Amino acid sequence: MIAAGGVHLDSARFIERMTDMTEVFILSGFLGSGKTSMLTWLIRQAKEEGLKPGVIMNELGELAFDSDAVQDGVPLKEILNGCICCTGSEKTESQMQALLHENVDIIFIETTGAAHPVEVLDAVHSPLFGDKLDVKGIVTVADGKRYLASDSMTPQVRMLFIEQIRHAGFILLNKSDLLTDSGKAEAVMGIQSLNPGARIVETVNSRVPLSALRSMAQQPSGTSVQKAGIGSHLPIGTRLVTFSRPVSRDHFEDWIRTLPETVYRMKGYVPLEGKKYPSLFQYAYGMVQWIPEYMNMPANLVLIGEGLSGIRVPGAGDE
Ligand SMILES: Nc1nc2c(ncn2[C@@H]2O[C@H](COP(=O)(O)OP(=O)(O)OP(=O)(O)O)[C@@H](O)[C@H]2O)c(=O)[nH]1
Repeated sequence: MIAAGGVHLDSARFIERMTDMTEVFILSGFLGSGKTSMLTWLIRQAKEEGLKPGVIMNELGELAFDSDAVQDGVPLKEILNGCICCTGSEKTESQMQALLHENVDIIFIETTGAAHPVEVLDAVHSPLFGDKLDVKGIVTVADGKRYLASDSMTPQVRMLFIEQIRHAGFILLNKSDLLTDSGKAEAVMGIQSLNPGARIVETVNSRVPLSALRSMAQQPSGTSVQKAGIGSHLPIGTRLVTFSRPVSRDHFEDWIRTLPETVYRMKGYVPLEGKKYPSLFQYAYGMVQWIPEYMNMPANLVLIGEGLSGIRVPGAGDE
């Protein structure tokens, strides 16, 4: 059996590992669409189910205005003064690590309405503790009325709005109380055509059952729609790979040149032949960066893109 990390595991160890992992949901959506309402509602449900939730909240300003939405006793980390995707993944990594130390069972990340979902996925996937996180994917809240009026948006804003829908694994058509029946039907059809793989639910005040988000992600392999839950419904997926042996840098770079354009991003620590410790490796849009490490970091690589399951990574034991 091949686990999410690309490692061969027998089924008992696989199940044990999955239950050890902390689930992560990225809450996306436009400004004012209902993300905070969803967060409040999801936290409440998580607590009722006996789960310990943790929250990372990202605000563009100096203060997290929405942090009042998070009840007492819920660990909250804030990334202020910038978008989660621009402030650098180090900050996100340290906040995630702090939450893991607090033994949370489920993490909700509320992104700013201005965040691009791929960049957020990138920031969240850390080669340092990727094996502890079960990143389910992006849940996007779309304001139905706004969707129907999206033709009047500026091209840039409209593009971001569409990207947030396109990359989601689960979509809430929110504020459905403000839509007529024909408006709802038009919005559902339009959203479905932008993202045929995602599940769409109509909501008022973003009241989506947490179980719907979680069970989608736990559906067994079967049809292509079910394959790996939310994550695999995404046009974009992620994969964590662990190296089992050092690789030659030339061989690794040759392999990169063979990759399809649908591999957008890779980052991690690659054990190179002749180097004492795995080197920090970054790849984005065809550009490669290597930085020597002077500490022994975990030899893991995170891939972000489409159709990743068929990709064989040199040195990772899956060639
Ligand atoms: N009529 C109606 N109003 C809603 C619904 N969901 C949320 N709202 C209202 O819309 C406003 C924005 O909701 P929030 O949950 O704060 O949205 P947000 O996406 O977190 O907003 P930002 O933090 O500004 O990005 C609030 O006044 C909500 O009460 C809904 O389903 N119907």
